[in-house]
Amino acid sequence: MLPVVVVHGGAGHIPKERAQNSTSGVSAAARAGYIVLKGGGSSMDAVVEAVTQLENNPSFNAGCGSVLNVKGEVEMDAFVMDGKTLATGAVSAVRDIANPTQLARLVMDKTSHACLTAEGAKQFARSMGIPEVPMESLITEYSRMRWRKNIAPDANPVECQMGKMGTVGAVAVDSEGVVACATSTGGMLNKMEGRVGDTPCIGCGGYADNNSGAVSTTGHGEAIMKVVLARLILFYMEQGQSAEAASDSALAYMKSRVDGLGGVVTVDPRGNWAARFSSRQMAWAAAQKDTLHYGLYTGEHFTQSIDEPH
Ligand SMILES: NC(=O)C[C@H](N)C(=O)O
Repeated sequence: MLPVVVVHGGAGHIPKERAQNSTSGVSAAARAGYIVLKGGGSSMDAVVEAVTQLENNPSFNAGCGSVLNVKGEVEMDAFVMDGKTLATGAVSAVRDIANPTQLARLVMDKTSHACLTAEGAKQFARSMGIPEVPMESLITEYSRMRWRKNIAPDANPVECQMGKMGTVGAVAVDSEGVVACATSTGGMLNKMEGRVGDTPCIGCGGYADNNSGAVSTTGHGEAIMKVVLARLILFYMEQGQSAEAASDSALAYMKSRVDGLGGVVTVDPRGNWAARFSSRQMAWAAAQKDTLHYGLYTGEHFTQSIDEPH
């Protein structure tokens, strides 16, 4: 059963013309994470590698391709957690770097804090020698178009949000049975400047604990924060539910309690895993026992050999 890595490319409604890119993006990221694990890397190495690939892929709402805030600017959040020690690192409202997840990992490894934000995070990135990138290099034609459409007076913000909730994330268990998670996002389309979502908040955008498992979440951040979605799933698992049942129970609770939609990837320390969502779609992929699993719509589950080109 070990090692295993499961990734998601965000819950929401993925337009037909973008579906293929989303599926191939998550598949490539799962494969990349799996190669790290097979090479003896830790689950933390694997989730950071998988999420870095997704941040660099303009099809997703993270890193390059992030949605824009109301001022037309990029502000990104990211989070990592190690299930062995409960070590955690996060950044929020960061702007001029390509890979916020790597910065979150440095917060975990090199500081005594759990989260750095905005200007302080930028200073820290500088001190770690992380190159600054121009904000324009993170903005795609597509995200600019959606920003423009959504500030129009006749915009339907809810529909527009659901059109692209492509936060990215990964969970993994390495050969030692250590679990980890990573999550990265540009947040919600046309959010207020300074809005911090669920992603960098411990227990909301993710959680990892060797005693129960690891989760990375996506969806409506304010709803996710109200139910502390990732920790709620692990609580259900502690009570005896499987990764799949616990994920479904927590998503159903979020829907009924605060009318929130979302999606999750979940693992337990033995390597049982789930990719579940209450939104219309969520691109996901998993790699285990040299097999790649992937899907996009509810109930979809394709498999192929890990070596076969997607
Ligand atoms: N696309 C997403 O998953 C959005 C993210 N959860 C946020 O609210 O910032």
